[in-house]
Amino acid sequence: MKILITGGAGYIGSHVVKALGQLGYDITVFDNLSTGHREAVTYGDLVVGDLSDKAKLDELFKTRKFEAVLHFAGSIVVPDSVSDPLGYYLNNTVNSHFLLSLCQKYGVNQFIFSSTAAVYGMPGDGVCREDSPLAPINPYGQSKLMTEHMLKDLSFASNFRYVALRYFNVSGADPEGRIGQSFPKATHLIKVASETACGKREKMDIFGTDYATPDGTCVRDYIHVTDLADAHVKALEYLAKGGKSEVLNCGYGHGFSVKEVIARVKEITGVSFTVVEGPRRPGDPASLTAKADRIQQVIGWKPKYDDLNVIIKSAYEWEKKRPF
Ligand SMILES: NC(=O)c1ccc[n+]([C@@H]2O[C@H](COP(=O)([O-])OP(=O)(O)OC[C@H]3O[C@@H](n4cnc5c(N)ncnc54)[C@H](O)[C@@H]3O)[C@@H](O)[C@H]2O)c1
Ligand SMILES: O=c1ccn([C@@H]2O[C@H](COP(=O)(O)OP(=O)(O)O[C@H]3O[C@H](CO)[C@@H](O)[C@H](O)[C@H]3O)[C@@H](O)[C@H]2O)c(=O)[nH]1
Repeated sequence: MKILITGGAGYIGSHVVKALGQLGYDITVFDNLSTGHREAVTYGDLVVGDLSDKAKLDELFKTRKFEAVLHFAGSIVVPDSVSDPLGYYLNNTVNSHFLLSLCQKYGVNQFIFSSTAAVYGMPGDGVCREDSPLAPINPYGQSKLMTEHMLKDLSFASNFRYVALRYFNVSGADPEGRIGQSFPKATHLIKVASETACGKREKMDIFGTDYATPDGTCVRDYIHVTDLADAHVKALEYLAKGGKSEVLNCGYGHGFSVKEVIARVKEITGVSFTVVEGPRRPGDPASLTAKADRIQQVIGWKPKYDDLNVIIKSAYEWEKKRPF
């Protein structure tokens, strides 16, 4: 099967490229390398280009005759979206619109989209079901939700089918150690804590200790990137078999607070680094955990790494030897 993977040189995309490459898919990665890395693309062809380059992308669709698209490319940092909302709408919404118009033009009817738990905003009890109200509290979540709307409307108007996967907090690294998270100026909690444990940072901050959560710090549902990659394999197989359009949460269904995660990183690494309790970060909801059973029922996904220790160990091992 010939597939296009946008953002395949990035953290999550590269893990999916590896999983699909091992299964023999014919992969083209399209990535501008703004946060991705050439070395992270372990299978297929890498075409370096920007999603806004309409001529280049059109030519790629014309010549390569894709049967499915997996769309990871985008801007991902919640606080940056608060300071640069238009940049986020441009990269996440406008560029997705153009990609979808090419799918329509060239009859590519199977699409997998990287959506996010941020579309839920601030759910009352912190638990997000796929049919919970959608009320993002930051431009990042809003920009992704707008793409979900386009997908739904396009599927109503044609034979286009999609799976939108709403990822919770993706973390960890390939257990074989070939790839991992290499985001420049990382903001993700487990990544930042791993960097601090490795001595790459002098200290780290806790953003907010006055949330309405058991210990006052934010709670998130951390999912291992290799499990998430497998969810994409299953979603692609599901669409190939004729499955109807779906929106599915990707999480384990239980959360950890910022303080719990940091304590676990210290315990696992044996490094007692400095942690500074500071003010809240803009755009952060108090608590986000997935209602996580639907994805297992619909596409038959079974998580293998639902263990915070395993997630942290793999992130730390990657950080220690990180080649790129
Ligand atoms: N990391 C998470 O916890 C998380 C959670 C929910 C959703 N997501 C979504 O998953 C997707 C992948 O995230 P990630 O963590 O791998 O981030 P990442 O930054 O590592 O990957 C994004 C990739 O897209 C590329 N890219 C960005 N804009 C582009 C453009 N205009 N044209 C071509 N390439 C472009 C980057 O170079 C990078 O390789 C994103 O859409 C993100 O919103 C991530
Ligand atoms: O140095 C740090 C980094 C993070 N945090 C806190 O840790 C929690 C998790 O933050 P982070 O790892 O940055 O993830 P989120 O902001 O929850 O966002 C991630 O998870 C979302 C889904 O839940 C995705 O949509 C986003 O793309 C992805 O960046 C938040 O409360 C942060 O305030 C700290 O206290 N200190």
